[in-house]
Amino acid sequence: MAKQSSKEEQNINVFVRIRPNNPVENEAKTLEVLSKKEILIFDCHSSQQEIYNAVVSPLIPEVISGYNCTVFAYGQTGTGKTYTMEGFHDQDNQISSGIIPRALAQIFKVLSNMNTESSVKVSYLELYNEELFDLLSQCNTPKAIRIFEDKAQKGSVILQGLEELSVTELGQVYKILEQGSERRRIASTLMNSSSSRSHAVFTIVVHTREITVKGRSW
Ligand SMILES: Nc1ncnc2c1ncn2[C@@H]1O[C@H](COP(=O)(O)OP(=O)(O)OP(=O)(O)O)[C@@H](O)[C@H]1O
Repeated sequence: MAKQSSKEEQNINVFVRIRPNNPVENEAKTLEVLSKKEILIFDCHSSQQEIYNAVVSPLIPEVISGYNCTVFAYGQTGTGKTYTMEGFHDQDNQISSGIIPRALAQIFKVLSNMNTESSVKVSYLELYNEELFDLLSQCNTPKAIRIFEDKAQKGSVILQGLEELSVTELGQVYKILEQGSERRRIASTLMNSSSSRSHAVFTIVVHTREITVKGRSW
């Protein structure tokens, strides 16, 4: 993984994660890093924890303070987006958690140490062929949802009918991710698509209400 700049005041940071070669790629050199002078490399030996600490952990206090943060994984099929964002179950079903469950774990921890009332809600949608599908809908097939520009908030959109689930502990998060992946699999079979043509958006919304001597304020 490479970071173009380590300056914390940058609003946009770009990282590259290099996954281990698979058996086919072992035949060929897929990537050569010529210099470590200007970029910090997170290579195929970098752990999920290292990546989380460098990329996402610093954003959590910002989220709790009310700022919007986005972590965007981009790359061709098979490059490790799902591994990095969600995690990986090995043959013994041991989980190597990715960014999403780690972020929620940190959010739960920070909130539990604050003198606030709080709620954490998540939604999970898929964008495929310019159509949006709710991956957390209880319907048997993924539910298409509508998107509108939010006239009240410039640059924002309203997603009509998108399911938002409250989460309070990590077990729920793993179940939600599993359900979402299962629905993506069903949808890609129904639409005869390949996963590389779809995009998934996992959203975490944190509300806090401060308890002061004067009362509560959101
Ligand atoms: N850092 C890593 N260490 C070990 N294995 C990895 C790593 N990153 C990815 N892999 C493995 O590489 C394969 C492809 O990864 P993954 O499914 O995350 O790719 P993807 O970018 O999400 O693909 P797609 O766009 O097709 O959904 C998987 O078998 C995954 O377990």
